[in-house]
Formats: sequence, C-alpha cells, structure tokens
Amino acid sequence: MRLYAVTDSAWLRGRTLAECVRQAIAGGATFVQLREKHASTDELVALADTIIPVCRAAGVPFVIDDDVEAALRSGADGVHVGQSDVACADARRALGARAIVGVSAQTVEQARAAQAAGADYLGVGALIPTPTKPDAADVSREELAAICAAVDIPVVGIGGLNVDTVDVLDGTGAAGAAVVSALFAASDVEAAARKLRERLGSLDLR
Ligand SMILES: Cc1ncc(COP(=O)(O)OP(=O)(O)O)c(N)n1
Ligand SMILES: Cc1nc(C(=O)O)sc1CCOP(=O)(O)O
Ligand SMILES: [Mg+2]
Repeated sequence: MRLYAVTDSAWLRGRTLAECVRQAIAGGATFVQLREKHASTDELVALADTIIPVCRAAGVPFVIDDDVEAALRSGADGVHVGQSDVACADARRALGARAIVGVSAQTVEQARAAQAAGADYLGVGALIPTPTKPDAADVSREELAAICAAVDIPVVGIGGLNVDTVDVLDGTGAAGAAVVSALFAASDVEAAARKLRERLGSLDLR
C-alpha cells in the first residue's frame, strides 16, 4: 500500500482515466481507488470496466469509493467506505470474505471498531487540509501514529500529500500515502508517481 492512487476525473484535460491510471501504475502506484463523487453507479461501472484490465495486468488491487453495488457489478476487488457510508460489516457481507474493504478513520476508537468489523486497511486523514476534500476532518501526525499503534491492519495517510509533504508519514507506523491531486493533476502522471515512490522509499514506513 506504499503509493495508493485515488482517481479524480476533474484533472483529465482530454486524457482518459484508464490512461492516467496506467501512467500512475507505471510510475509506481501500488493500489488504485476509483473515486468519482459525481458519478452514478452505472457511470462508475463503465469507468471500472476501463480501469480493471489496467490494474489486473499489473497485479494492482482496485477498489471503488463508497458504492458497494458498483463494486459488485464491476467485479472490483473491493470498496472503500467512510464513517458516513455503508458500514464496513455490511460491505463485507455484500462483497464476500475475499473482497478488500477499506475504511476511513479519524480516531483511535473508529480505527479499532473498523478493524473489529473486518476492515482490511484504514485511510487516515486529512493530514494536511486539501481542496480535494474541503470537508475532511483534521488529523495530526500524532493522531495518525496513535491510530497506527492501535491496530494491526495497514494504515495509509491521506490529505494534502505530495512530494514535499509526504515526510509527515515518516516513523508514524503508516504503510503508505494515498494521493489524488499530486498524481492526477500532474501533466506527467507517471513522472509524478515515480517521484513520490522515490520519496516514500526514503521514509521509515511499515
Ligand atoms: C484511502 C482513503 N482514505 C480515506 C478516504 C475518504 O473516505 P470518506 O471519508 O468516505 O470520504 P470520500 O472519499 O467518500 O469523500 C478515501 N476515499 N480513501
Ligand atoms: C479522498 C480524501 N479523503 C480524505 C480524508 O481525509 O479522509 S482527504 C481526501 C482527498 C485527498 O486529496 P489530495 O491528495 O488531492 O489532497
Ligand atoms: Mg466515502
């Protein structure tokens, strides 16, 4: 989960999402989430149909944000749910034991509850305020470290992470960085991913 790429079609500028994802993986992304907040379930399934072959060819896990039905219909590897989305246990029931279910957590209590409910990993943020998700809660580096210490499942940090800020993860116990704009807003997604992977490689991560 070193470099977790979260999509945002707002940055396509004539490119396809599948091509941007291909570039992200070529540069070193290890995990992909389809996150398109304005897309319907049908639209998510159609997008997933274009991205899943790219991820499968590279052996990179692919999950969909929020929408369990889209994950089921598309054959995605799983889903990522937040505290206001479908409950982790319900997503697990719908998708099955082998599916990946990721959960957002902002506190140690939420993190422990998600692990107990069967989450495979946690996304914790926002570590740095970000225009990509202006309504995200603030989570400090110390709170991230406390969450990492409280659970056994991998934790990725999220929110405002780029090549200049990703050092915030160093020594916290996090497994990696989840990134939207630092990848998908770049004109060269592959080069952006490569730089991030290099920087992440120099950090003390789980
Ligand atoms: C890896 C990762 N971590 C956190 C989130 C945020 O999920 P959520 O709180 O449900 O907010 P939305 O993304 O649905 O706006 C995430 N998507 N991925
Ligand atoms: C999708 C998401 N979730 C967050 C959280 O804190 O849970 S922050 C966020 C957006 C991250 O975008 P960027 O990498 O462009 O800052
Ligand atoms: Mg959500």
